[in-house]
Amino acid sequence: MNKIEHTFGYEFNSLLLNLYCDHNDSVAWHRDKESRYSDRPVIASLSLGETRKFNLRKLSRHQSRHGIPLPNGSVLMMKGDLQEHWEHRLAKSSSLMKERLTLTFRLVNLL
Ligand SMILES: O=C(O)CCC(=O)C(=O)O
Ligand SMILES: [Fe+2]
Repeated sequence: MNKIEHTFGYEFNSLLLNLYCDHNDSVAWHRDKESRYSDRPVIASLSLGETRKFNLRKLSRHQSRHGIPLPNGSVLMMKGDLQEHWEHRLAKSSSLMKERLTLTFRLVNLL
């Protein structure tokens, strides 16, 4: 956590874990856009285990899509206007996959 905070210059105050047991586990298209996040959410996601492909697509034009392989130990940073204009997902895979865990560090509005 310290290394991620130092690298990106944020003090995260929330951690959400995602466990994908195998290739059948997935997260559907969504935006991380809730009242507990700021208008421009900051999320750093550390991937551990199996490499899975992370997809991004533009809200206004679904054909505009990217696929980013996230290998063990990689960190994906989502910030700025990303949640405003883009959706993301972790799709099922057609090939066999072992476990993957993501640690998603987030900045959350505290009461
Ligand atoms: O596991 C991932 O890489 C994505 C997870 C995700 O989108 C989320 O936790 O909001
Ligand atoms: Fe997400």
